[in-house]
Amino acid sequence: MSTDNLELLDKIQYPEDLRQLPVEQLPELCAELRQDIVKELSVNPGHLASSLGVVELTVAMHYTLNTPYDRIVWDVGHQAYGHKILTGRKDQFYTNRKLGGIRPFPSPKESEYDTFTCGHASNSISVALGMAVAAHKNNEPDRHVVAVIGDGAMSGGLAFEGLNNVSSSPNDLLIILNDNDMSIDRAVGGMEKYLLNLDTNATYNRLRDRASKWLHSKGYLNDDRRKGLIRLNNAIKSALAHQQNIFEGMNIRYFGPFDGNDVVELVRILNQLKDMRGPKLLHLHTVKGKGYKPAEEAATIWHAPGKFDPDTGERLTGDTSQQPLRYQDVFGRTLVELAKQNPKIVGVTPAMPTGCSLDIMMHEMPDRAFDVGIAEGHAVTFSAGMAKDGLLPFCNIYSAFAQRAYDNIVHDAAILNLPLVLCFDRAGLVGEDGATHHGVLDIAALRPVPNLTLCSPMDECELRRMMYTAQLPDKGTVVIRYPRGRGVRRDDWQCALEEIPVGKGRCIREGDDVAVLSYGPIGNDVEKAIEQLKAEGCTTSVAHYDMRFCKPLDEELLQNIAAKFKRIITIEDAQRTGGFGSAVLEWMSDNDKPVKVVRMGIPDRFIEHGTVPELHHIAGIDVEAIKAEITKG
Ligand SMILES: Cc1ncc(C[n+]2csc(CCOP(=O)(O)OP(=O)(O)O)c2C)c(N)n1
Ligand SMILES: CC(=O)[C@@H](O)[C@H](O)COP(=O)(O)O
Ligand SMILES: [Mg+2]
Repeated sequence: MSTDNLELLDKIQYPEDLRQLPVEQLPELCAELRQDIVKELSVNPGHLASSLGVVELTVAMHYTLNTPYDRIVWDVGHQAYGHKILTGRKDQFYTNRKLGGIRPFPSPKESEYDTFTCGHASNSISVALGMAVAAHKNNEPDRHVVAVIGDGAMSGGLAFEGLNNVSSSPNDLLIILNDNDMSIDRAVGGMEKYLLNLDTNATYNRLRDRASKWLHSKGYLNDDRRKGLIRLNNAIKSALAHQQNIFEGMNIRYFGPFDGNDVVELVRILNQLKDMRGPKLLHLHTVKGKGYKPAEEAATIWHAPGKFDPDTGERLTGDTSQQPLRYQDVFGRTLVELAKQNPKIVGVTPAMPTGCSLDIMMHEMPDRAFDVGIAEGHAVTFSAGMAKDGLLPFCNIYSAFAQRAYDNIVHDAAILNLPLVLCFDRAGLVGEDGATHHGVLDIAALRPVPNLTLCSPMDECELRRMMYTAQLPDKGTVVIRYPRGRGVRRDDWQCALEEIPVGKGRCIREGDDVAVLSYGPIGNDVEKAIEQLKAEGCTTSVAHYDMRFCKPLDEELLQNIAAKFKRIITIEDAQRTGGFGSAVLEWMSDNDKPVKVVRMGIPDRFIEHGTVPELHHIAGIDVEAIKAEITKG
């Protein structure tokens, strides 16, 4: 891939510059923009394939709309790199996702062109509807509001709630459905099949397109066109009585599907649609990874491929064969092992089979593993239903996305204490995906919920033991949290599957002066800190306990610790407020223990993006911070 000649892109800093170009030059600009994204991401990794797929749409929207006065609301925002480059951030794009650099997803904190918080899927229709209604109420009929939502994000319940509400208040919202048949993995579900069917109904599409062209030629699309539209809609509907369009059925006018990778055609369509009054949906068909062959051919891998050689398409992952497994793979492999022994076990993921490694089970036991789409709440309640009727679901959700499923956990799982295992992957600070993706609220959110058992493994073996324990009889609803990335063991991760007594911690090392109580893999950093202090000649005698369970706490162990130490330090990779340390502090206070508890955890603010070590440092939970805290006493 040639990466030099970006003549048109070089002239553009903001959409005003883009709007100076004649429409015939837009295909060339798209080619340059695509080239720039590929070149930048090859050395500074991020979300590649989705951004490549919407290059034409991005250019066409900024060309036809008056951004930033007009509102573009991106869904997830992982596809918005072209948008960033065209809206004043071209020169900073090399800092994308880096500490102090531009944010991983659009954010109004960063640019006036970024209209809302992005990161979690399926909110765009609700947000944009709110803005469209506000424009109406604020008497700003000229403000165009556009939601851009992918077919994957359209599978989320929030998107359906938004659609359901669209026609309830007067508004001129335009929803652009970017349909590429892909989520991160293949898009799934009834809506996906429905969209595919819409794609293939040629007669209907031809008529819709002709109708819109005819209306435009008559000037109906601009002013008083409602009557004409209704008459024409009805004529089309009766001609195609068998064809019911779900969007039209909800009073959202439907247009498409059109080729979303044809920029000239997109400009024509958007110019026609943008001034049309009332809510409408434009269905575009795009190719995920468009224009970069390796990404077109393997969109899941190229969703976020890491570093790569832009010319050959070789991914530069390095040799990982000597490294410990990722926690997600320990989960995926152990689940299959357990499922072979226990026929009741099933696996559930809301749209992250590759991300959480449930794909291992999907390949080996396809009828026992379910990808339910981007639907975290449903994933939990669906699992609860299966648990109620005799199955034993392992439902794996990224901790940050599980925030979407809070009431489902409380109402549908915990109240009946159903036998269900919630595995929270990506728990803790996740790194470059930043504030929206850090899985740091789960402990504080779930600790007050009765019946739940909350635990976190210090290493891969412990994860296996916790998974084994959770599927034994009468364990109720168990939540196991573990982080993004690799474990700490090499060849010995596959320890025997043994029960851990629920609510029992363990002593990692004895000591006399101060006790550190850790929860989860951060206990390995505690060990490093203690070893380093010893090597540096520190004489403080430090005990270390891996508490394993945040709920129930190991009260016997806490009694012993309180009897021996005047000062203890707790540490967790999660929000400090209300977390594991708070649980220990409450216990000490409730039991009148005269012990000073120092809680190490993430302070009460949102942590942005950077590498995990950088963020642990900023949050004050890295090895250096642990050493400093130990030696303070
Ligand atoms: C609530 C939530 N769940 C899961 C994710 C992870 N996720 C990010 S992008 C994505 C796929 C989105 O598919 P689609 O909307 O079709 O966009 P595409 O990548 O195909 O352009 C998923 C599952 C998320 N960001 N938010
Ligand atoms: C945009 C999004 O939400 C996902 O693509 C997320 O970035 C995946 O994170 P992992 O890389 O940790 O699977
Ligand atoms: Mg998609």
